[in-house]
Amino acid sequence: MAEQKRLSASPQQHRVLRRAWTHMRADRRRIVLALALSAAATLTTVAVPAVIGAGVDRILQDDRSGLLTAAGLLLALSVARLILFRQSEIRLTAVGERVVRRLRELAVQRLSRAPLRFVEAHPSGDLLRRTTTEIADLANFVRGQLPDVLNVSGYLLFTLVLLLTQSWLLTLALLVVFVPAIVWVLRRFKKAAPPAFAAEAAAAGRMASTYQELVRAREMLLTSGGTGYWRERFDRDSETRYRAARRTQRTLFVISCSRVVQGLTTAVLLGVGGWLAAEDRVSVGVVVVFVLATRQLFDSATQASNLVGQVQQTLTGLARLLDLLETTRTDAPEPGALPGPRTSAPASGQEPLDEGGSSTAPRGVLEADEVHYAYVDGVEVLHGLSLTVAAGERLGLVGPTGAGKTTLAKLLTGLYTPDSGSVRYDGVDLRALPPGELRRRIVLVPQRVHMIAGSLLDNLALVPGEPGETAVREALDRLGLTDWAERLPQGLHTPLGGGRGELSAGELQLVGLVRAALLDPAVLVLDEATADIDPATARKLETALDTLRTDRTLLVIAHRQSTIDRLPRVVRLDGGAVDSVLTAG
Ligand SMILES: Nc1ncnc2c1ncn2[C@@H]1O[C@H](COP(=O)(O)OP(=O)(O)OP(=O)(O)O)[C@@H](O)[C@H]1O
Repeated sequence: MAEQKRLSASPQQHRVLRRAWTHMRADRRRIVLALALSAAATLTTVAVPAVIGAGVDRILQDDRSGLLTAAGLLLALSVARLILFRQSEIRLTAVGERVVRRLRELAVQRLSRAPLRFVEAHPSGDLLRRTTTEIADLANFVRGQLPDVLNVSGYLLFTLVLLLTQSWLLTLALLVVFVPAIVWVLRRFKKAAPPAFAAEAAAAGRMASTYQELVRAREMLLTSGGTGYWRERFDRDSETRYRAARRTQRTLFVISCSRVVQGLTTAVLLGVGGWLAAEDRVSVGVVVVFVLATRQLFDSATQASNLVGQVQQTLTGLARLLDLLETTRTDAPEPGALPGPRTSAPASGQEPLDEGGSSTAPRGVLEADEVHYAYVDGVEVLHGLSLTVAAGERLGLVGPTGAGKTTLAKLLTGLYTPDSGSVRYDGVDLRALPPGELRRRIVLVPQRVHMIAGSLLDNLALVPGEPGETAVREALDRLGLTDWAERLPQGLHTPLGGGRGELSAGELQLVGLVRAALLDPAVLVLDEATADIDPATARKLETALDTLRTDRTLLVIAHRQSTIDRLPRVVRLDGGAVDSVLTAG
C-alpha cells in the first residue's frame, strides 16, 4: 500500500507558532502595527508606579513644581493608555480574525481536495472538530484573550526593566525569590499540560465521531436493536473525556501554586526594601515604586497563570489544525492537461478528440494498467489488475460481493489513486488531470447518492459548471423524469435534506443520474446506480443514458441480469483480478 499520510491524535506542538507564521505572513504589517500599539499601551501602565515614586520623592523634598509635573504626567498617561489600549485591541482582533478566517478557508479547501482515501481513513467527527470547533476556539481566543496575553507578557518584561533601573539590589532580591519558584511551577505545568490538553482534545474528537456515527446509523440501530451497544460505546467515550478533563484540571491546579510564591516574594521585598531605605541606600520613592510595581507584577502573574491554560488549549487546537493543513498539503506538480485538439490523425481505434465544452468532453480509451490497491496495509484488494475500455464501449462489470468492483470503479474514475500501476484516460494518467477536467470526462454514479440541505434544484445542480434551472429542466426532460420532479410538493423547489424532507432510495438514485446527465461526460461509470429503482424505470433510464450520447463509454456494475444482458461485453472480477470476459454473440 502506498504510504498514506494520517492525522495524529496528539500532534507535535514543537514550534507551533513558527509553523503558523507561514499563514500570517501576508498580514505581517498589520501584525507588527498591532503589536507596536499593544507594547506602547503596556508601557503607559508600567510607567505609572515610576511616576508615583518620583512624585513621593518630590513631596519629601518639598518640590511642588516637580510634584505638579508628576501629577500632569499621570493624567497624560491615563489618557494615552485609554486610547492606545482601545486601538491595539481593535487592530489585534481585526488581524487575528483575518488570520483565523484564512486558516478556516484553507482547512476546508484542503480537506475538500484531499484524496477520498484520506477522508475515509479518519473518523468524520475528528475532521469536523478540527475544521469547526477548534477553529472557533481559536477565533474566540483571538477575540477574548490574545490582547490580555500580549499585555501581560509586555507588562512582565517592561516592569523588570523599570525595576532594574530603580535598584538592582531590590530587583535581585525579587528575582532570587520569585524566579526559581515560578520557574519550577511553570516547568511542572509545561511538562504535564501538552499531553493532558491533547488527550482531552482527542477524547472530544472521538466522542463527536461516535455521536455522528450513531446519528447516521440510527435506522439500522433501531431495527437491529443495537442502541444498547452504541450507548455503551458512547458512555465509554464520555468516561474517557471526563477523565481527560479531570487530568487537565489537575494540571491547571499546578499553576495556582504561583500565588504562594507571590506571598513569599512580597514578604522578602518588604524586609529588604525597608532595610535598604533605613540604610539610605534607596529613596522612599524607590521602595514605593517596587511595592506598586510588584503588586501589578503579581496581578499580571496571576492573570498569566489564568491565561496559561487557555493559551495551552489554543496551542493544542492550533497544532491539530496545522497537522490537518500540513497532512493535506499536496506537493504534486502542476496538473497537466489532456493533449489539445488534434490536427493529425488519431491513434488507431480512437475517435478524434472534441474541442471541449461541457457537453462534448473528449473521448478516449480508459485503461487500468497493472493496478494494485489496498485499503489497509498488507490486505491487497486489487492485485495487478489490467483492463482496457475502448472509447464508446459499453461494458459490464460483474462478480461476487467483495470482488473489488466498486474499488476498481473508484480507481477508474480517479477517486482513488493506485498504490502501483496506473489508470490512464486517452493516454494521460488521471493523477495529472485537474479535478474539473477529470469530472468533465469521467463520472461515477454511486449506489448511495448524498444530498445537501437545499431544494431539489440545488441538489440536482450540484455539479461543476453551476448549471441553471433551464439546464436542469432539459436534463430531466432528456431522461424522461420531468413528471417525477413535478409531482414533488413544490416541484424543483421542494426543500430537501437537513431534516426538511427526504427522498426514497430510488429517488436518490434518480438525482445521481440527473447529475450525471448534466455533466454529460465521455465516460460514465454506474455502480449499482439503478439498483434501488423499479426495473421498468431503471430500464427506461438506462436506455435514455445510452441513447443520449451514443459515443459515450459506459461502464456498468450491476447484479440485475436484465441490466447486464444489454451490454455487449461483460468482465467478471473475482478476488481482485479479472476472472473472465464474456462477449455477446
Ligand atoms: N473503505 C474501505 N476500507 C477497508 N476495506 C474496504 C473498504 N471498502 C472496501 N473494502 C474492502 O475491499 C474489498 C472489495 O470491496 P468492493 O466494495 O470493491 O467490492 P465489490 O465487488 O464492489 O462488492 P459489492 O458487490 O458488495 O459492492 C472488500 O473485501 C471490502 O471489504
